[in-house]
Amino acid sequence: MALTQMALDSLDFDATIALAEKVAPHVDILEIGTPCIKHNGIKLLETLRAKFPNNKILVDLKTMDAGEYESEPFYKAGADICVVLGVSDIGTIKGVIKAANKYGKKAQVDLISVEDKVAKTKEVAAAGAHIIGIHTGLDQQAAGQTPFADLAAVAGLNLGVDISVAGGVKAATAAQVRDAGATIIVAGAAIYGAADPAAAAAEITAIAHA
Ligand SMILES: O=C([C@H](O)CO)[C@H](O)[C@H](O)COP(=O)(O)O
Repeated sequence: MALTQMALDSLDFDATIALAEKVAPHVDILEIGTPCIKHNGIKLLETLRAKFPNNKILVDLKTMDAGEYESEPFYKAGADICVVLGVSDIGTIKGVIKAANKYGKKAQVDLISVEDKVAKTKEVAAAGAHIIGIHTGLDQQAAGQTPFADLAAVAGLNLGVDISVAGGVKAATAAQVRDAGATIIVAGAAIYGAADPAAAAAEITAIAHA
């Protein structure tokens, strides 16, 4: 059993809301992707929070510095999860964890471009990170990379933290990701690129929840 998260990666405010309206009933978590939050800002989070009270909302800030200062306004505005980069300073990561705990929310550490993912996972789990993000970014996917080997290595640690997996996951690979230990399955292009995004979201969620 895993939760599903849909990555909203459009830059367009209204198109993002329209897509969220289609998929929200079929996923557990709505993700405001990094390009989307940079382009649209906290107003988009406030709008989604008001419209979708039944979904968790993740804001993919990919914070690199000033962890507490940058993330706190987003938790205050209703984010359930904010993302900090694993390649950032441990003080930055601890700052996001501190802000999350202040609001009873969660901090996710994204391991994108982290060289030693096992060592980083142990370090940030000990610091109180709630979720480890195994993430093959869009540019890394374009170069042919996948998240599966990293997932196996991190899940094998059995640290008891949630593990989110993103990077080209689709219905055909969702069961593999779930069975390998992911507790959150992220899909972006597999949903927003489908002819029927609601149906694509429902298909992945049925696999994740099985
Ligand atoms: O996090 C993402 C990317 O870095 C841009 O913010 C994507 O939302 C994430 O990779 C999920 O999208 P897909 O890989 O298309 O499933």
